[in-house]
Parts: sequence; structure tokens; C-alpha cells
Amino acid sequence: MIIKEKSLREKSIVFIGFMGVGKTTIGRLVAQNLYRSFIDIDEQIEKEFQMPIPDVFKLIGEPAFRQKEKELVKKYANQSLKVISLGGGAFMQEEIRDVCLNNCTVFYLDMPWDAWKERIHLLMADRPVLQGRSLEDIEELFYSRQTAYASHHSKITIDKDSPEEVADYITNSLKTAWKLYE
Ligand SMILES: Nc1ncnc2c1ncn2[C@@H]1O[C@H](COP(=O)(O)OP(=O)(O)OP(=O)(O)O)[C@@H](O)[C@H]1O
Ligand SMILES: O=C(O)C1=C[C@@H](O)[C@@H](O)[C@H](O)C1
Ligand SMILES: [Mg+2]
Repeated sequence: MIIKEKSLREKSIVFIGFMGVGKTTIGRLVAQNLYRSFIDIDEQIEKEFQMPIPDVFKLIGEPAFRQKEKELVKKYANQSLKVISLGGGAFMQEEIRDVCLNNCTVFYLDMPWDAWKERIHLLMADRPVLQGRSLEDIEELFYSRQTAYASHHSKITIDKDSPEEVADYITNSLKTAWKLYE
């Protein structure tokens, strides 16, 4: 049996990176630019459990959240032509890294700690992983996750750029890569 490999253009695009770097915001814009369906894994988890993520953590627990996250990433990463934004902790799971890196184009949205710190007030209420932690603890978590994010196909470092600027830059770089390699 001959199994045809997916072309670069067919592959789904996956956004990874720390909480709040803009995976959902930018992923949605890139999907619009490319006329692709947009899948946000956190939104899918909320739909499955029929409750917001802080309640999933509180009422059902993080292990069940991580299990559902893994199931859903495996489901969507095997599909073509999607734009998929992961939750900030998803890439800590080896199976998630493997399925994404083997089937999709993985884009790492990177931010320097000093720029990220300015955004923390937007995130505290909805990100249970940040709640009850000191700024020093959050900084440690930020740096400890960089090793997992280092596995990617492409990276962009965001500082003060608007979501639209970042999304347009990514869209253009994807189109250039598709032309170059196919
Ligand atoms: N480039 C940007 N400039 C300014 N604010 C931004 C930018 N990108 C995202 N934001 C804001 O930062 C917050 C977090 O963005 P978003 O939810 O897209 O992050 P995320 O990476 O998907 O986070 P999570 O890992 O928790 O899913 C939102 O309030 C969003 O409006
Ligand atoms: O970084 C994390 O561990 C998380 C990030 C969010 O996207 C959600 O997936 C959830 O709040 C956990
Ligand atoms: Mg998100």
C-alpha cells in the first residue's frame, strides 16, 4: 500500500507557546486570512465538559483536563487544512508534541518575559494555572516550559506588535514557504 505524505500546503497549522502570548487571537486571524477552519483546543474542551476551563480545573480536576486535551489534539492534528491553537500547557505532553510535529506545521509564538509580564492582568481570572502563584513562581514556570516549546517548525518573537500585524506576517511567511518548497 502506498501512503501519500501530506504536502506542506495541506498540513494543518498548530500554534504553541506560553499562556496569553496570543495563540487564540492570532490563530483565529491566520485562519481567516487563509480561509481555513479554526480550532481552539481550550474552546473544544469547554464544549465537551460544558463549562469554562476554571470550572473544569475546580470540579473535574487537571488530570481529566489534560486527558481531554490530549484526545482532542490527536483528533484535530490528524486532519488537514485546519488552523489549531493549543492551550499553553499542551506541549508538555509528549504524545501531543509527537502528533503535532509529525502531522502539522508547528508555529511557536515566543515572547520575552518582560513583555509577557505586562499582559498578566488580562490573564489571571481565566487561567487557573496562574492563580495563587507569585510572580517569581510564574517566571519559573515560564522558563521551565521553554524546553518543550523548543520543538517546533517555525518561530516568531512577539513584543509590541498587534495581533493583526503578527497574523499577517505569519500568513505571508507561510505562503512564501509553500511557494518555495512546492
Ligand atoms: N499581540 C497582542 N497585543 C496585545 N494584546 C494581545 C495580543 N495578542 C493577544 N493579546 C491579548 O492577550 C490576551 C491573551 O490572548 P490569547 O487568549 O489569544 O492567548 P493564548 O495564547 O491563546 O492563551 P492560552 O494559552 O491561555 O490559551 C487576550 O486578552 C488578548 O486580547
Ligand atoms: O498553560 C496552561 O497550563 C494552560 C493554558 C490555557 O490555555 C488552558 O489550557 C489552561 O488554563 C491551562
Ligand atoms: Mg488560547
